[in-house]
Amino acid sequence: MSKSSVIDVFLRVRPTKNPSNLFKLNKDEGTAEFTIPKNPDQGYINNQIEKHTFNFAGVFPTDTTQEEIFDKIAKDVVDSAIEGYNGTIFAYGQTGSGKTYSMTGNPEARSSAGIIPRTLYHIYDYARREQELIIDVTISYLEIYGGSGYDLLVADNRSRNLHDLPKVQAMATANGQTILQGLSLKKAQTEEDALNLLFIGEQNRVIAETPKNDASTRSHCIFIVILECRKPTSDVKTVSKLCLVDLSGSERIGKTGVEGILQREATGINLSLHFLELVIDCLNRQANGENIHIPYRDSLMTLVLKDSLGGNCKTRMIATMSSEPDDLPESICTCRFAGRVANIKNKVTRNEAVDPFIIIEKLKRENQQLKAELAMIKGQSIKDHLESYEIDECKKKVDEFLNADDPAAILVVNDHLKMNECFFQLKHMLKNLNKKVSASPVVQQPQAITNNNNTVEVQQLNDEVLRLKQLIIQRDNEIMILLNLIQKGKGSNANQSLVLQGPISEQPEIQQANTSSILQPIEFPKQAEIDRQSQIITEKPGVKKQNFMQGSLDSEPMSQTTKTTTAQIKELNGMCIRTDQYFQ
Ligand SMILES: Nc1ncnc2c1ncn2[C@@H]1O[C@H](COP(=O)(O)OP(=O)(O)OP(=O)(O)O)[C@@H](O)[C@H]1O
Repeated sequence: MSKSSVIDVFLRVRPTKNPSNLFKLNKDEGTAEFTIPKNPDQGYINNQIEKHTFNFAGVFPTDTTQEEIFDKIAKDVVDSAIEGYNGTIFAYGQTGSGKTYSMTGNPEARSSAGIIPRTLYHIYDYARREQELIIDVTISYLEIYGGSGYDLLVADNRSRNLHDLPKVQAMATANGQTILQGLSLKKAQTEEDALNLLFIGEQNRVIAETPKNDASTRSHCIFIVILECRKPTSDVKTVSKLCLVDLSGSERIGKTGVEGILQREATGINLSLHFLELVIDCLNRQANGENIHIPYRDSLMTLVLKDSLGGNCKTRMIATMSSEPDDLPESICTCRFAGRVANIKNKVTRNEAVDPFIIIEKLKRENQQLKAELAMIKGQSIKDHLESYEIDECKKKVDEFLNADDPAAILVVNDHLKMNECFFQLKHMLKNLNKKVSASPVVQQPQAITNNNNTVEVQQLNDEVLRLKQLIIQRDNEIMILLNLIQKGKGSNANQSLVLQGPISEQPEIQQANTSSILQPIEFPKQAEIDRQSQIITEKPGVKKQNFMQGSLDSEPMSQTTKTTTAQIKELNGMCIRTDQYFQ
């Protein structure tokens, strides 16, 4: 059964040297307040708003520890993932506001480790405590840069820049699933394995230096943890997907001061963010009763986050901000975006499935037992030879039988190979005693062994043999059906891929990607138009200046349309080159 869940949004303020006194946090009420003085240049009667208050599920001041952030924001999402619910935590905010610090931090020093390493500690800690639960962990790490996907889990230190990394392509299968072809899925048996994968991914993250920040400011990174959990005795497993997302900086190009190719790339990145905002905008309108198409397929990032936004997922957002006076305009934008995200409703369902592999194993074991049982009844052996210790056992039994004082003593063995061996031993002994052997050591039929001429019992025995034979055929058929079903979900010869959606989307399975004749690449509306627009931006830096504070803060300058990409790009253009005049 699915239940409705809103996206909880939290605000974290990073420490700064010179915090503005125009900004205030109220931890008890979960609010952030910006006080904005009127601009006397625009006259005393104007429509500027002086106080802007934003509500959050929780606000975290500058002295908040990484542990508190994990405990309050992430822990229960991770616990839910162990129970089978998808989860997403994403960080959004201006460059340098603390997104990477919150999501990754420093995994080598426990106290400053962020949400991703703490999630891994928590999962393995849970597995150590709950011996009654088998947890299989699979990890992927995807980087989205300029609208394209890259696999961060290649342990090849020859990768010198982003384009050395394997590309990840979104593909549509014939039955409507979307898969990420080329994205590694790595099993992590231990906490150390998982942290190593994180380490490899971190090393591979793009280091494209910008004047504003020398880290991977301009890419989006999604750390994906797939959890498969089951009790040792159960056929049923839960499968959930945890997406831990570090978005690129949300600020405008004018402020980052990048030029040329970096500016072109930054446009592409903001385009991804723009599509994310569009999706959020549309989801808001849907929540208000509008029947509207949600443009998830317009970018790789929104496609990957489809479940997280409006889908089957428990989602949390951390809005990060700085209270430096210069950063307040961006911080207000961040809070406003957070407000829109908080309106989105997801439907959360437990992803429970019967594991065909476990059932096949169980059926095979059961068949082995049935075959052994049948062989016993028919006086057959499921083996074709005896081990040397079994021959020794037979010799011992024959000795004990011959030397027994009790005249009623019998020779008891439970399969025909052993029976043959005993006869062979007896014959050997008789020969040694130079006595004539009159009877040949033939295989005894059950009736002979049991020495039972009772026809009713023979009939019962035959019925039992028939029943066991039928059971074995039935189990074999079941195994074949399951194997066929599994086979249908597989292609013949391709890489592993992550299934994102489609009929079994909510249970992310590790699948073999299919051949190109069945898979169709998903094209996003982008590159040519990004190029054209970035050209406009580069050539005419002042083409569409806009003071983002004009009009009411509460009136959204966001796009209200999803009709054409060109229209979206025009809006993006406006978004990228807004001026930063407010607090001057
Ligand atoms: N809450 C915090 N406490 C201590 N240091 C912080 C905090 N938040 C951020 N920092 C520091 O500020 C710097 C910038 O932070 P970070 O790299 O996390 O920003 P970002 O938002 O991820 O930027 P980008 O968009 O470039 O990825 C880092 O040196 C980080 O250690």
